[in-house]
Amino acid sequence: MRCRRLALGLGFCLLVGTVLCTLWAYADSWLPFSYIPYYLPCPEIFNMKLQFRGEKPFQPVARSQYPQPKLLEQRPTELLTLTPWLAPIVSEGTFDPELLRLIYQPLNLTVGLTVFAVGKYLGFVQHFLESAEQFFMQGYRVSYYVFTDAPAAVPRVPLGPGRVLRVLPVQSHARWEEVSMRRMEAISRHIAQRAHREVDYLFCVDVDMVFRNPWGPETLGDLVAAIHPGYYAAPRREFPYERRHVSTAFVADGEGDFYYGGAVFGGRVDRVYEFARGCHMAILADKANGVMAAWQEESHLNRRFISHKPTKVLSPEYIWDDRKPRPPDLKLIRFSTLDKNTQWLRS
Ligand SMILES: CC(=O)N[C@H]1[C@@H](OP(=O)(O)OP(=O)(O)OC[C@H]2O[C@@H](n3ccc(=O)[nH]c3=O)[C@H](O)[C@@H]2O)O[C@H](CO)[C@H](O)[C@@H]1O
Ligand SMILES: [Mn+2]
Repeated sequence: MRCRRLALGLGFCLLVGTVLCTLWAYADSWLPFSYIPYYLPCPEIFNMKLQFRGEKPFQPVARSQYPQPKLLEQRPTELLTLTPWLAPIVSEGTFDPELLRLIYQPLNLTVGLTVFAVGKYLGFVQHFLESAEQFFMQGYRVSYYVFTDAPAAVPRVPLGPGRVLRVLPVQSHARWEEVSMRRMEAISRHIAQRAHREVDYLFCVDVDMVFRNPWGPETLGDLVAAIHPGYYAAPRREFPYERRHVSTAFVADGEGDFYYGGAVFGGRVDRVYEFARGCHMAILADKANGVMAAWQEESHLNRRFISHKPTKVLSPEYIWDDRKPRPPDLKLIRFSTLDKNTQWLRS
């Protein structure tokens, strides 16, 4: 009798267990998103949960004709094309734009572009947007996010089909360094609150720049950095990393890959969120210690890219500086800093 009861009990437990497991597996596969938990005692942003949109299925390339890739052919560019951690370094000649178009256009992607235009920097917006309309992700859906302290003054530039402009109010700060550094906070907050639902990829760039040549799907990657035009030929001991131990952006001699520009970074929206949030946390830690890194958020960005390597690196074609002549190694300039009156802007 006891044996029978035990067997019945065991059988019942097994049945309930199987039903629960099946229910769990069913619910898991039907949940539309997953959550990343955060346990940090920081401002609200650290408790925000990010909803991930499901991965888009990869579509095979439609019937297409393009040159055969040749293992033994001469190098298409004198620049390095692959990092030691096997991330491609993108420059003219390393990719076939037509082939990339065939691969990426059917994916129906939306690409976001954030810029900050606080105070006098509002004056750059018109030229920036007009050039982006001409060259940035042509043929794709684009969301421009302009963060400004004067929303009503943002010029309404005519936009192509599938392209939208969203103006987001931000606070102004007396010091330009503060405006520049606060970008990491505003970007991560904006992704968590809104952008993760609106875009697949997001690039975050300076506004005092213009597009001069096409910037297309060759730039899309999980986490994307751009090599600073001032240091692409310099040995790493000369990189202007933060060298004081007291800062969380500290980089030791002998560390570092490339010196990346703070004016361009991006990637898949969830990866950009993680990245910007990490930089913001490091900036907050420095603030608590009364420290400002040598090149503000650029120092933190560089520190983080050493431990969180970019999966794609853009050559200085994508972050040039009008104050420098184009060197013969660079075949074209796609995005460049204007020759601006820095003293007046920051006064
Ligand atoms: C050549 C050089 O010196 N580069 C440094 C300088 O870049 P930049 O001289 O390019 O910095 P910047 O003056 O363009 O400021 C960065 C961006 O912040 C925004 N902004 C800044 C101030 C302001 O009052 N309003 C406003 O909207 C705007 O989008 C601007 O493009 O400073 C950065 C600090 O973050 C980095 O350290 C760069 O390495
Ligand atoms: Mn700039």
